[in-house]
Amino acid sequence: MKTLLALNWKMNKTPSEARAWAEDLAERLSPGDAELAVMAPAIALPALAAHLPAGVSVGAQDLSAHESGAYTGEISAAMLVDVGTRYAVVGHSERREYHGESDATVAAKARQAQQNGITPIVCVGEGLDARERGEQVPYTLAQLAGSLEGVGEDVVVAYEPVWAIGTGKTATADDAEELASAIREALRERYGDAAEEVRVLYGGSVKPDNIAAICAKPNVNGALVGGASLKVPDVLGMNDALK
Ligand SMILES: O=C(CO)COP(=O)(O)O
Repeated sequence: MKTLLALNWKMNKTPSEARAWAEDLAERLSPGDAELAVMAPAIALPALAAHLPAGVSVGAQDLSAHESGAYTGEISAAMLVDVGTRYAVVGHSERREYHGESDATVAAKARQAQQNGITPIVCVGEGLDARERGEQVPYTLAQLAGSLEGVGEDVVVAYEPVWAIGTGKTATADDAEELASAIREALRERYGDAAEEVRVLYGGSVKPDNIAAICAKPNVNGALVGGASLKVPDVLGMNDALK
């Protein structure tokens, strides 16, 4: 199974900036062992699909839970597929917190993605409260169970402890593995042997200098990266660190 380096730009870069970034990456990337995917604002996806180097996937940061119709402002899975989208992040902690997304909504979005041939990257992870109480495993597994309701095995799970996102506080590689192995066990109960093929990512302050140690853990199959995804040199550094 190929390590996945998923780059979550969040609400950054205009379509023109996305195009320039993709062209810069195309000039400088020497393919490594990891699969790269860029999760960009939806409006930048056509520019990325046209200008990213071959083999780098295009991903969305969200999608509608609905198929089509009277849902003003929403973007459907079919629209994303039409512009070449391969992955979609669902249930990022920022959407759960600022847009009130429940586990049920996240699961509905993941099902919608799968029905249209997009692989959902389902995000889970505890906040500081649960971590300080030592309840990170049960908290995260409960969130995972709700977020995978009716979701098939063509899925990626991203463990992103909220306290490590954008804070510079990275979970240790052992913290990441603790949750990744608990998630793997839950996936085995849900999908049987197919769980071994589901990629489990870690996210939260991942950078060129810590990615290799985290991704070397047996149940960690890649990273979901925010801040360090915005600059091409950092992405090249992470790609090289995974060779
Ligand atoms: O939320 C994240 C990726 O989805 C992590 O963000 P940072 O890498 O900026 O901590």
